[in-house]
Amino acid sequence: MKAAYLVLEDGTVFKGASFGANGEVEGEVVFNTSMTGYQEILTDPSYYGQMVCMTYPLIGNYGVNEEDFESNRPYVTAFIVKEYSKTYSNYRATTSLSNFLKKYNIIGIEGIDTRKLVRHIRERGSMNAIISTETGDIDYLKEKAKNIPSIVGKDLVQYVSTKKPYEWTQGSWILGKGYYTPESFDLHIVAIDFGIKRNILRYFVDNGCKVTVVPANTKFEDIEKLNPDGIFLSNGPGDPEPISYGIDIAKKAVEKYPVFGICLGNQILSIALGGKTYKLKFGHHGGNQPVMDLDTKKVEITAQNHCFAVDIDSLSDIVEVTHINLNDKTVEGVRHKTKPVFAVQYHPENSPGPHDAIYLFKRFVDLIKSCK
Ligand SMILES: NC(=O)CC[C@H](N)C(=O)O
Repeated sequence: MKAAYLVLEDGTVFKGASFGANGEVEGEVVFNTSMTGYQEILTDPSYYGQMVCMTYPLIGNYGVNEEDFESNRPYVTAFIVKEYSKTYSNYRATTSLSNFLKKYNIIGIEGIDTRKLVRHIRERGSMNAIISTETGDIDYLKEKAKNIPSIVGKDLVQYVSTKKPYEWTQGSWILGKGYYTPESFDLHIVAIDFGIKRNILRYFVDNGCKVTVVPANTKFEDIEKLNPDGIFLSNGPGDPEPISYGIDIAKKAVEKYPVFGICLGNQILSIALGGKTYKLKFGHHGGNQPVMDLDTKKVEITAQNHCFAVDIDSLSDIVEVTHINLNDKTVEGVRHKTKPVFAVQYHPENSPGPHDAIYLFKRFVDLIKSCK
């Protein structure tokens, strides 16, 4: 295996070995605390432009299968682990993680002291880094790492959103049966694709909705022509504030349709309703984030993946906070006080993570039906 170097923008150096593609890449390092679900994490388009470090120490032991894709390919810039499992075993696995990363030209490095890396980021905040399997010239890598531009203010949605509209009718995968497909659909959702995860689409289908997924820069008139019963604002990568075309859709959508948003969709909706967002120190990425529903005071353990958050003080009188993160008191959900419009910062579709919050898909369906 080839030697690989990870150099942070502050000059910290980690040495490991390559187990994926070789090359040199730049990106922001974030860490994910999920113990399983690396395939879903790798293929989540919200990670576009980021290098993901897994805190769980052994990765790759169940290989990669054909069913757990959250999109058509991996989107992370690079994958960082403590130990890569050279053998894999699972009845669904069709290939190894190493071959999967090589196929899509994604750099994977192992042998990194991930505890040290994660503590460093927790203390100093997420930072940019360079990974190279091509050179051991540390001074050159340090110089390059210092000059990587920040993701703040960049439109990353344009690189992951679908180019053409498409229909989605596949429900959840069920052991022994495969994917569920209902015989008919009650409702039609138009999903604005900022980088949508497939499990969101599957849960809409499970709840009787046919989904039309449209590019993030679709004109609102063209969305109306599709005659939706409700509009969904998806998750996606990067900073929400530069996504002016998405914010514009959200502003118009709330005037006319029931609206539901997840993660970047929550941020875009909050901005459309007059709020602001900011970048968190190191974000929330994992499957164990405690969130309180402020109506019921019930706590959900949630899957999360975000670096930005809605500024609670920026929210106008027409919006109320519905959910709060119990670790750091950040906004986890909002709703419009008078319209059928709500969103959450966390991922009720899990994938990977706990299923505590899947009821939100039914809540949206019930809300649409109650408006008819
Ligand atoms: N999963 C997401 O939708 C991420 C939202 C946004 N890109 C953030 O980092 O906060």
